[in-house]
Amino acid sequence: MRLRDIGERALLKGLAPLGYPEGAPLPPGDDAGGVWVGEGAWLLKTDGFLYREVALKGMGPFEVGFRGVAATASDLLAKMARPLGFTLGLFLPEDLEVDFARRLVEGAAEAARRLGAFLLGGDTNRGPEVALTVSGFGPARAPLPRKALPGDLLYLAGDRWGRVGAAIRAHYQGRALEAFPLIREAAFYPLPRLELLALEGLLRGALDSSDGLAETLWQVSELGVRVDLEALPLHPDVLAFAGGEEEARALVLYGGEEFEAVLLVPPDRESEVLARAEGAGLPLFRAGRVGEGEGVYFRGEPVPRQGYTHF
Ligand SMILES: Nc1ncnc2c1ncn2[C@@H]1O[C@H](COP(=O)(O)OP(=O)(O)O)[C@@H](O)[C@H]1O
Ligand SMILES: Cc1ncc(C[n+]2csc(CCOP(=O)(O)OP(=O)(O)O)c2C)c(N)n1
Ligand SMILES: [Mg+2]
Repeated sequence: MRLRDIGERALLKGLAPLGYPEGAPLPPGDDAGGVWVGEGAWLLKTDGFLYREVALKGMGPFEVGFRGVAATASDLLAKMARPLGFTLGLFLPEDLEVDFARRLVEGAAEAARRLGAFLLGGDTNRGPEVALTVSGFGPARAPLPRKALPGDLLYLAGDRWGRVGAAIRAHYQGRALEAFPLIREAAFYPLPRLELLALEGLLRGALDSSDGLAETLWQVSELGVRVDLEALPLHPDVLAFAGGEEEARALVLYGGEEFEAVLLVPPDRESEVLARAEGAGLPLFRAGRVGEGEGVYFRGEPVPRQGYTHF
């Protein structure tokens, strides 16, 4: 049996519980792992990738380093942990320009700085191509699991929905992004949102979205609910890029790398969540609700499960 025969999700289901502590702040398979220390938890997350598989046209080592810290920080923030420090594992071929390696780390340092955090060293190895692994840690007073109960409202945090999907599409179609600065910014500098921490204690659950919204919503459904999407955020620039509502919706559902959070809000907490988000400057979009059953639907139509997968 090969990895491609079982696929990434089945593989991780088997791997994640190995060695994982019982009674941990979050279950194995959640966006970050952790241990209880004193009154709260310390959460830790690691995320690795090949340069060539994430560098969109126009991105350089600075942007890819930035993206590495962003991807890791996004998982921590979705769990209500404040990222404090990151380490950087690098694989570099020996003929690489020194300046390229330096720009990778400068980009990572800039993302950490913008999160109020630091780079705390790392590790460098020779490798056949450029690859990065970014680890990050931070404290969480109330670690937020992946959880949903029938009746909960579904909210999307942030404003990168559809924009990163558009940038990925532009990359593969050879389209320039000069006319779409917000799309370029969302894909090149996807800074996760410290403002999520303003919602501490109010949410039922949350998930980081990195493999596409549809895939993330299917993972919500696997928590034991049916997901009913009533609306999707269609930014004017994404609509203009896509050329129509249906195409724009596909970019929102099947983009990936948003590094934004999907939130489950108990209905009796909705007004407080909205007030706190507004106070913090966190964009929130009400996308629908969850109910009894299973599956993911947009206005009654099933949403196919397709997203980014490694195997
Ligand atoms: N090699 C591994 N060993 C144990 N757990 C893993 C491994 N790879 C991934 N996981 C776990 O599987 C889950 C999904 O992983 P992944 O898709 O990389 O997460 P994310 O999309 O948040 O980066 C996470 O809980 C992660 O910690
Ligand atoms: C050249 C290129 N092709 C495709 C993509 C899209 N893409 C690359 S990785 C990825 C998903 C997230 O990957 P990873 O960081 O491995 O996330 P994980 O699933 O571990 O969160 C997506 C949508 C891209 N950014 N650049
Ligand atoms: Mg995640």
